[in-house]
Amino acid sequence: MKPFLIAPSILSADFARLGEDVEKVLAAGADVVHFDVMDNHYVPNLTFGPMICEALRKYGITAPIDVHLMVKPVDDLIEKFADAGASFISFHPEASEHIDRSLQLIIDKGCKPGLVFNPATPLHYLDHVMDKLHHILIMSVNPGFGGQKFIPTTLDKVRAVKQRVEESGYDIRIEIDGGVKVDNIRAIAEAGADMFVAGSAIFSQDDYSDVITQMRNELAMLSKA
Ligand SMILES: O=C(CO)[C@H](O)[C@H](O)COP(=O)(O)O
Repeated sequence: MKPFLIAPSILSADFARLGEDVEKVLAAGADVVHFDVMDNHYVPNLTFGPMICEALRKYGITAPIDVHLMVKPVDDLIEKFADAGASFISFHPEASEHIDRSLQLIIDKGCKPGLVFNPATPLHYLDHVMDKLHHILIMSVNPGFGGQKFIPTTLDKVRAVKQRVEESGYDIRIEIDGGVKVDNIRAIAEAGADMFVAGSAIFSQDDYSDVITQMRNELAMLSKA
């Protein structure tokens, strides 16, 4: 089993004090900083671009930055986020004209590539690209907004992805995003996820370390089972 990674989504952070807030959540035990990039075209919301990623790197954030592109098209922003200091970059297959080329672009730019699946996006997009993937991100809400409810049928999708990954023999992380909380993280891990994006569950609390510790305790129970 891979080490579990907790990736707070800065969508729910304090934008007026972003550097400090990211520092605080990392000091509280987070592993990865998750960036929800929305273009008001592929999804009905608008967030932030590569300048914010670059600003966080200049501020001194050294943790992996996990960029989730909810944009269409994807290639231009892949290049810009890679240049801005991204570590992992994922995109939605239906938003790319040439999926293999976009994945290769991420690799060529020195980042780790992932594909993202909305709740109703079929998994067949994985068929011919498993050899290129570092992670597969399963959306457990429809993309666009934080604070939504976890869609329970997503657990079956995570199980199906886990099976595909095992059958492929490749070392690919399974990431989950949307409605992840202390009370469902263990079930999500049981289904096969090993990287957990959580926005509102963490940033809505005064004590980030308390929530992250509770999440880790839930995950530790799974490792012992
Ligand atoms: O990417 C998203 C929406 O597009 C996610 O839902 C968001 O990153 C996580 O938010 P929350 O933990 O509050 O559900």
